[in-house]
Amino acid sequence: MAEIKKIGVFTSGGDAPGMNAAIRAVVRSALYYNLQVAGIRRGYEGMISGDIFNMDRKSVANIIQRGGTILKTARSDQFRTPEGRKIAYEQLKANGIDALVAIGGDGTFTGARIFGHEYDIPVLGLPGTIDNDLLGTDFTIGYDTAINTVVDAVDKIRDTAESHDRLFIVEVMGRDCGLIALRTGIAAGAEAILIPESKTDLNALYERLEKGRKDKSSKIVMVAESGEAGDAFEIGRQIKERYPQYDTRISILGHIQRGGRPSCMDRVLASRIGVAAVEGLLAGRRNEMVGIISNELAYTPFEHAIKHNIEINDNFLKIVEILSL
Ligand SMILES: Nc1ncnc2c1ncn2[C@@H]1O[C@H](COP(=O)(O)OP(=O)(O)O)[C@@H](O)[C@H]1O
Ligand SMILES: O=P(O)(O)OC[C@H]1O[C@](O)(COP(=O)(O)O)[C@@H](O)[C@@H]1O
Ligand SMILES: [Mg+2]
Repeated sequence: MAEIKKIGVFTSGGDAPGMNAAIRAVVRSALYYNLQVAGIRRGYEGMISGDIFNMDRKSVANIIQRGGTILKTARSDQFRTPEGRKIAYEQLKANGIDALVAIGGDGTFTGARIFGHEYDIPVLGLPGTIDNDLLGTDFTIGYDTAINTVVDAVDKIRDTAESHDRLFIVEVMGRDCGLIALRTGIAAGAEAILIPESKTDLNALYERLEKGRKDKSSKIVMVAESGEAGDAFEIGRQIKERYPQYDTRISILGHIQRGGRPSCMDRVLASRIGVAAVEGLLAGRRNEMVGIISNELAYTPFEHAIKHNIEINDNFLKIVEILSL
């Protein structure tokens, strides 16, 4: 195995609060171990176009508290092709990069895995996505900040819902994954939560609404995007049709969930696994995602990390039922 002299770092896919803390951790720990480090802008797009620059300790000063990503991010169709990946590899070689740290989600690691098999370049991944849809880590970078943003927003919605005696359908993000909806629904005291992992039974939702205390002045139904019963507008339409007496409103929280200052938990997670990524590369690891499971560092092969059967704790849904009396 060739000695690593220069690490390339990039962010890819949807941005997530805490990505900057992760970039900082990778850059500073690479320098600590006397390695050179280069930033690659806009993920795989920048790898292909050669948008690559050398970073020093000052390049990452004053960013740990900032949302978004100073390296910018993108979704690259060209990287999905063998031709695009060949150009990417040539650009890395031209810039003297002999190892990579990829900060992103399941898509980014799917690409990294293919790339790592096609070319002799070690790649480690840091889970950066608000969705928390990766195996091999209890939490992804950005999830904690995002769920706190959601809870803050739903608390505000609750104020106006209470004042007007309204029912709100609140839609949160999480492509094919209900983990944002599940936790925030509990934290915000939702009457019901609809997530893609459990069969959406609108009849059960109606029963819950009917059985619920009649003198409740506000009701919140949390809906994860991409559920089988349709989006919040479709569910809202059906509820309005069935319960014309409810004053129903729909709120799609959208991209505010991706922004803002990262929480302390996200900064610490990003810092810990950022250092572990550099140390892992130096120890000869490759094609793995670095995460934390039960407070211990864990390296998980990409193919396992990106598996889409994230287990939902059924007990969480039961808790919502019990507590929504
Ligand atoms: N099958 C694949 N082959 C090669 N590259 C891929 C593949 N799937 C995803 N990628 C790359 O990873 C990028 C980010 O993936 P995406 O799913 O958008 O975000 P995330 O990494 O946050 O899940 C894609 O734009 C693409 O460039
Ligand atoms: O930014 P876009 O293109 O609107 O994408 C929205 C999607 O990105 C996310 O915010 C984050 O997903 P990824 O981290 O996988 O990119 C999803 O929750 C959402 O479905
Ligand atoms: Mg993803």
